[in-house]
Amino acid sequence: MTSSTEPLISLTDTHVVHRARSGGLFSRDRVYALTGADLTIAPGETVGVVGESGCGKSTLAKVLVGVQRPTSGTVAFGGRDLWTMKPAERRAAIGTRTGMIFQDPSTALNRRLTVRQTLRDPLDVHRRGTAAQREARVRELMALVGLPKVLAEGLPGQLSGGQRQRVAIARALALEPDLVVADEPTSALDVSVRAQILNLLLDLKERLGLALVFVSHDIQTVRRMSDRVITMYLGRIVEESPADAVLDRSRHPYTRALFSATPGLLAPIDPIPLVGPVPSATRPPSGCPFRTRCWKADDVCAQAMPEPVAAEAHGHRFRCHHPVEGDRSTHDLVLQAARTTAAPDPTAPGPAAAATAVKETR
Ligand SMILES: Nc1ncnc2c1ncn2[C@@H]1O[C@H](COP(=O)(O)OP(=O)(O)OP(=O)(O)O)[C@@H](O)[C@H]1O
Repeated sequence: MTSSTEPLISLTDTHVVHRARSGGLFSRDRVYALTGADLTIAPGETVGVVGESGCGKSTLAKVLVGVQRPTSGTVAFGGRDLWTMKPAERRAAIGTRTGMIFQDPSTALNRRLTVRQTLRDPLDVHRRGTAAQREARVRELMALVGLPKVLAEGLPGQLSGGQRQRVAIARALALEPDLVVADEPTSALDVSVRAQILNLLLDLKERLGLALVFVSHDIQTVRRMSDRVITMYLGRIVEESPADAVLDRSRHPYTRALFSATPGLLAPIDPIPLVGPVPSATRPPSGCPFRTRCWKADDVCAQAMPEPVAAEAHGHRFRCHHPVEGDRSTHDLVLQAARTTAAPDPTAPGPAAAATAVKETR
């Protein structure tokens, strides 16, 4: 799936396959963490990534910043494949063009380094300017993320969670990257500081013209923060939607179900329950990976992964043999309940649960 704007970064048929952790040293089991990802990100764009736990969001994030080498496929920066570059060139490209913000700043920061040392480190490694210029850049970075100067000699343990995440953000920005990937950047923080950190990220993105990839379980926040939303399921990108279309014009049943369950919507839509757990990434279903939980699935879905289809809105693409038509969540809900009653999924809680879900939405 691609966007028409000149891309900053593009993935082409990118796969990440791990040896399964559970199978022991000699296990042949493989985990399909990312499968056939085609994605482009334009300069300055904010892309949100949603999906249930284990669907490959962090793997995609790590591939984008060069932390995870793909098993196959390409990761191109400005048209050049990162993984065919010479190692020194690749390290320079990764170090200077991308930045990553992790979920928990307590573990992401070295607890023995002061704020000043943490921010100087990437400048020293990539030999940016003179010593005086590096010190000036440290002060500039602290101001940029709203950290008072007096904290320069503070250690991570002496800072609040919000301050630690500001340090992590400043470090990610130290070398003026084009792309910042934030993987659940607020989920380890107190609720009271989450909005501040999100607003800071949005403000920095605007001021610095960054492209931002934002991974979160909080799909309402993803929708509000992003220009485009990517839905992942079992290692696959199953839909890319403009953020303003994702709530009521998404076409993939999985996206529709995920967003229909969002609390706090101004105009609530009927929730479509996701029945049963996500299947194992070691043995993904044949064809469309969502078919074992999808109320629309038939034999065709078991045979082949759907090719990407472009929807009406620019940049809206999905992979589904039987996409949701228009705003028909109630209709889909009833269909799902009927289907679950007719042929219970062995992994599902059973027809009673689906019937209850129908009742609750009335
Ligand atoms: N190093 C690894 N070795 C083996 N399996 C892995 C490894 N890293 C990730 N996986 C598996 O790959 C799949 C995708 O993991 P990933 O962390 O990308 O999912 P996620 O959507 O980010 O999940 P969460 O929301 O829980 O962070 C999961 O099944 C996970 O267990």
